[in-house]
Order: sequence, then C-alpha cells, then structure tokens
Amino acid sequence: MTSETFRLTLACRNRPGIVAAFSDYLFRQGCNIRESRQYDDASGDGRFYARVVFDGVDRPIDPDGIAAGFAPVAESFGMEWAIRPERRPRRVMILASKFDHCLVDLLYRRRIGELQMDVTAIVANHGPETYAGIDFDGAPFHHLPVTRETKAAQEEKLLALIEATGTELVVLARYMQVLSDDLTRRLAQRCINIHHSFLPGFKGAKPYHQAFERGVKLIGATAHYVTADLDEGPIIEQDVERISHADDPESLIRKGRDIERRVLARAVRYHIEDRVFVNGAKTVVFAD
Ligand SMILES: Nc1nc2c(c(=O)[nH]1)N[C@@H](CN(C=O)c1ccc(C(=O)N[C@@H](CCC(=O)O)C(=O)O)cc1)CN2
Repeated sequence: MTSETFRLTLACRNRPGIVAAFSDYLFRQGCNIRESRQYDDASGDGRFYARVVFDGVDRPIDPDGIAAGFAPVAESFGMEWAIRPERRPRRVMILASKFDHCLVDLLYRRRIGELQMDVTAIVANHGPETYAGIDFDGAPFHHLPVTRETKAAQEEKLLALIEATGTELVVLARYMQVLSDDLTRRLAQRCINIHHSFLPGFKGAKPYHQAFERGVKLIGATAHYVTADLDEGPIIEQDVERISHADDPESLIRKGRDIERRVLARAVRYHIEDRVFVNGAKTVVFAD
C-alpha cells in the first residue's frame, strides 16, 4: 500500500541546522523524504527556502499530527511554513478580457490533468458572447464590466466572489484592467499576471507595437505576481522567441500568443505545486 505524499514548504532566516531539524523530525515521524530542494540566499537578506516532498512509506500519514508536531520546530527557527497534500487541487479563479488564448489554454491543461486545480470561476469584463464556443468545463462565468467610474464597485464584487468561492489563486489571463492598490494588497502573492513582453522591456499596454517600433530581434512574455506597481511584481517565469525585420505587429501578436500561453501555464503550475517563494522583489523557483 503506498502512502499519500505531502509537501512541506518553509522559509526563514538562514542558519545552521535547518535541514537537520526538518529531516530529523520527518524521520522520527516515520516519514520518507522523496524529494528535497533548498536555496540559501547568501547574497540577499540571508533567507533560506526549502520544498520537501515526503510520504509515510507504507503507512498512512496524519497530516494534522505531523503539522502540530512540526510547529515548535518551525517556531524555533522563525519559519513561515505549510504542509499540503500533493493531490489536493488548488482553487483558482481566471480573469480574462478580449483575448481568450490564455484562458482556453489553462482550461485545456486542467482538463488533461497537467494543472491540478479546480476553477472556482471565470470572470471577464466582456460579456459571454466574447467567449462563445469555449467549453468552460462546468466553471461558472461571471461578467463584471468595469469603467473608471465603476472600478471600486466592480472590484468589491470581484473580491466578494474570490472570498465566497474560497479562491486560493487569481490568474490574470490577459485581463486588461489595472487592479487598485487595495486589491493588489489583498491578493499579495496569490495573483499572477501574464505580461506580453520580456520585462523590464515594453511595459504597459501594446508591447508588441512597442517592440515593432524598436526593431528588437527577440520578443517574449513574463508571468509575475501582481503588485500595485504596474508590471513591476516579482517575476515567476519568462520566455522568448526570435523574430525578424519581416515581422509586423500582427505576426508579433500571433507569435506572442504561443509564448504567453506556455509562460503563464508554467508559472501557474509552479505556483500550485508550491515551487515558488517570494524573496523580496524577486522569486526563488524550484522548477522541475
Ligand atoms: N495593479 C496591477 N494591475 C494589473 C497589472 C499589474 O502589474 N498591476 N498587470 C495588468 C496587465 N497588463 C499588462 O500586463 C496591463 C493591463 C492593462 C493596462 C492598461 O493600461 N489598461 C487600461 C484600460 C485598457 C482597456 O480598457 O482596454 C486601464 O486600466 O486604464 C496596462 C497593463 C493587469 N492588471
């Protein structure tokens, strides 16, 4: 009989004995460490990060008991930590605007089991006619139109929906509205945006036109956590593709769609698999 697997994630000020402490604790609980990744940010503010996958070998694990026993160990190191069952799907809300390529891609990857998530809702500032023909796979659709004048009220409805659905992660899948400072604070480290450029280049709207005018030879996309500062949040994933003088804005937009899809899907997967740690204005990513 195989035991269920769990993930321990932790972050704390670096000092000797952290690895010994959590590995000895898990060993004494009869657990087996299947995978362990760690990073000691000696160059920055001396933080230590670890992601540990463990199971009970051939005996069932009591996660609450394991967590209760680990709490004093964690406290002695001043850790931020969590223990989660690997197979529990994360609750994810997807926001979209006019362009649906990232929305469709995330739904497909969920349907084939690549993304271990339950979609709590699909929210858009455009009406359902914009997404005609898309199989939402049972996810509820909410049309929340917004103007400069109605932004505060729209965001209140959005936040109420996030809380009512127990949403753990909000994904801006080419959602083209700037979120307020208050909303970004409430969604800190649990709201991922896909920006259609290789940041820090070409921030803001219309990055492909900016790229065309500049005559760059590479275009890219960037997935980052959303902060109040537009396109400035901690970067989770990026990718690029070579282009040429022959590419006009339309062909850049076409080539960009593929890059956006794969970069956002990777960033969402890394987040829901607890592979991403925010380290100040940057991230530590234990990619697979
Ligand atoms: N607080 C933040 N909100 C959002 C971010 C962010 O980094 N911080 N990223 C954007 C996505 N985005 C670029 O990736 C982006 C979206 C929209 C705009 C913009 O200027 N929008 C205009 C309205 C445009 C329209 O109605 O079509 C606006 O909001 O006034 C710039 C960049 C998502 N939100």
